[in-house]
Amino acid sequence: MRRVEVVPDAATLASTVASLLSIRIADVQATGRRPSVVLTGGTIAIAIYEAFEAGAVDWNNVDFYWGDERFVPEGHADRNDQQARDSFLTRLEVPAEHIHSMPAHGCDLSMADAANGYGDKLPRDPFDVVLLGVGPDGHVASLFPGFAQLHETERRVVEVFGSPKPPPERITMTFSALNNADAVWFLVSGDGKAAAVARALGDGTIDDTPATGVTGATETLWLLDEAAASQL
Ligand SMILES: O=C1O[C@H](COP(=O)(O)O)[C@@H](O)[C@H](O)[C@H]1O
Repeated sequence: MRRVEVVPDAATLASTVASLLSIRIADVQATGRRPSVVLTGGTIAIAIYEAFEAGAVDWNNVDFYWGDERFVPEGHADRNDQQARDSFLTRLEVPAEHIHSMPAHGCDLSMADAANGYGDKLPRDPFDVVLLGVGPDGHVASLFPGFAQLHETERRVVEVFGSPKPPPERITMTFSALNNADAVWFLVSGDGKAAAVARALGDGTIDDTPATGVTGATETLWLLDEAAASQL
């Protein structure tokens, strides 16, 4: 089921998503299972991660994956995993064995092998929640408008060269991995994304607005601030 929730501004969006995700994680933990969450990069994601609170859930008992990664060296400030480490993983002492980072530049693998290796390690069970930012061009993860990766059907994780948004080299889950999810939450803030949001919720196609290609098995939730929702 697709739902759209609109809150007044980016700060409210960050606190709202942090609290919704904590509730979802706690609900899964209450069933005795360790939740799996796919993280995204980007500005609003960092604000959400900074709003996670220490006692809200058992942070020792969550598996974190990434939907995409910038293929730069480990520890580089551009890496999505480094942004998550800096904003919550270190602060909340998430165990290293539950942090499933994508490979980094310098890992001694070709990008294709690095991508395939990550794909092989992904769980077969659906992710509990996939978090996705959306670019002003409608990209999600590192699936960009018009790129061949949008039509990959065999591989779950692929390499990307020549990304229109720097850095140019990236690794990304494909639709087949991103769609293996119970819930997909799009997190979008700012009027620069309003046209992409309107296309994704309107007559956009996978080729012009890749965000249209991801849905959750039970829930597809668009969490927007008023600026991002301004063209709906
Ligand atoms: O490069 C990326 O950009 C998007 C969105 O980032 P934002 O700063 O415009 O919010 C993000 O979803 C993706 O994971 C990331 O690699």
